[in-house]
Amino acid sequence: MSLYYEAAAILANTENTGGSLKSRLFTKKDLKSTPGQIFALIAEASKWSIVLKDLTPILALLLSHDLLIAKSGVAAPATHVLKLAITRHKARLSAEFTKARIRYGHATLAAFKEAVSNGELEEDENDVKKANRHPRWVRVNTIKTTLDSQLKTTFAGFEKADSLADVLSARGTSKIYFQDPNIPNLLALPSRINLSRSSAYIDGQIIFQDKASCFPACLLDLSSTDGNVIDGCAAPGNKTTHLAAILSDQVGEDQKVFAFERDKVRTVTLRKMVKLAAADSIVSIKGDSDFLAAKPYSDEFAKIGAILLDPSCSGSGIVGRDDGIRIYLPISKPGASNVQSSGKNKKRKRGDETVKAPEPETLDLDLHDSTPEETPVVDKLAERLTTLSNFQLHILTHAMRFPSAQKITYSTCSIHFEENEGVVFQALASSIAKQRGWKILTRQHQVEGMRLWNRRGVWEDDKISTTIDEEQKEEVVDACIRCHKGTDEGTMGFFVAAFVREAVEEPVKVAEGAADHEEGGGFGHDDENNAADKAQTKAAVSKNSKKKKKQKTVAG
Ligand SMILES: C[S@@+](CC[C@H](N)C(=O)[O-])C[C@H]1O[C@@H](n2cnc3c(N)ncnc32)[C@H](O)[C@@H]1O
Repeated sequence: MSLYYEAAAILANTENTGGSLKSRLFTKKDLKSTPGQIFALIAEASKWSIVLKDLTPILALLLSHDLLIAKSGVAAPATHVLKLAITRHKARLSAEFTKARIRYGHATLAAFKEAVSNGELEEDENDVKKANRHPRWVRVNTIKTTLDSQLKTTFAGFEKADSLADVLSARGTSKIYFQDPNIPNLLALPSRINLSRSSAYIDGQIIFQDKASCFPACLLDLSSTDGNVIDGCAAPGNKTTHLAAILSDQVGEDQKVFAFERDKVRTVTLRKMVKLAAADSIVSIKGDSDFLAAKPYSDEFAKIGAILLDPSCSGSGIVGRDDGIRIYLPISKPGASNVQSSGKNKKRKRGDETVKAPEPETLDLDLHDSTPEETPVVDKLAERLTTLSNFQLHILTHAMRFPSAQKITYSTCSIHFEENEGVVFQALASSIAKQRGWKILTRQHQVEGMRLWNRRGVWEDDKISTTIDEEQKEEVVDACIRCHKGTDEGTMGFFVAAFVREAVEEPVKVAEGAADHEEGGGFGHDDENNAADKAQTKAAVSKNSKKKKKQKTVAG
């Protein structure tokens, strides 16, 4: 019977434990019930909470769900105090439940159940518009399947829409899809389509990934001659598995992705995601490892031709998800007649105080740790942006030091210039960029899907101190790609830019101290790292010159 207490405690989360509902549940040590049982109860009861909140307080919400709706009733011995307490009210609760069903306009319990499972009770006209601003984006994982095969199986019975607008304006549960024109193997579906129980999702054949989040791997435009790839900030692994899928489609040399993740807990998620996507033969996980500590000249990275960097950011572009769990909380105002305020007639009538209808209070829980973004910044924004952009610039210039790298994408899910174009301009002005010949990948050279995307970068005066050539400014801003949230493009807020350079046969020695000091702001712990790397640069240069001398001797 601990089930209901434990579920209620997880929901209340009085210790304010961070992380998703699943991670809180599955990492909790002292549970008597299985995490699976608790999760099933919360997930199922949450669907009915919009109805049940009007009848009962929260613990009873869970109990009354099982009493009224679950096939096997309340999971407790007949004599248990909670079971007795709830069963005592069965007749009244059942009568109120029937009234609620009629008020919602459903003639039978079966129809009521179907409406709840389709999420129809939560949709008034405004909700439909709001929710559908952000479609459910589904990337077909081509390591395991093909788009054609998914259209014939998982999406059999779905109608092909002519435009994204059709998907955005459809009812949340309509069976339609739109095939994205910018990103291969990406589909947009109405926001409330529930695929989380589909075998394709459970088996990793389809992956939920926002369209914008697919831009970096796509912009990298990998070919079979690009060698190995680094994902410097990988967890939970959406972009890592996307890179792996792109490589798996290439014919030619075996190419690998090295996926760095410095956070231990997020590394666990990364491993799971890579395994589920069947990307483990392509991805080598550098878990619990700081990319900034990776040695550019180590033999392991000798064939790194491309680097994807999606570092921690302010997360200001994130949009609220529709796939979490939403619990409608019981209304606890003394004397409020909750039962009367439920249903579709939520509008308050002027002057009629008896029909008080406060907006439903809800508890929104993230279901997965697969959110690729950080916690949005709420206060001290300017300070936080300075710290973040220092870190972002540092990690980007570190990537520029890999001797055989010729492509880098840099992305954030931030809307702030400081973390986006600001970092790009400073990186281009850095000595490492100049010494290694890194340039922005101009729009005209971008892969078609990205070139055709019309939201480009922005410029904000007085935000960075680097002197910028006016002509270069325009070109760089146009090379930067942005996505805005809340538009009819259905994306979250996002930013990506790519850097390229011509092939270099021999690594060029980095001037002593130059790159390290100008980008380093506040990252003292990396001095050691930089010094070691400089030593490696020297060694590599001298090894190469010895090799050259030897070649000359042989030739001579
Ligand atoms: C924005 S998230 C990456 C999301 C991921 N690219 C995806 O699409 O699923 C940033 C991740 O980088 C990790 N990270 C930040 N700095 C890092 C570093 N120096 N080395 C390795 N990982 C880092 C963070 O722990 C976080 O998991």
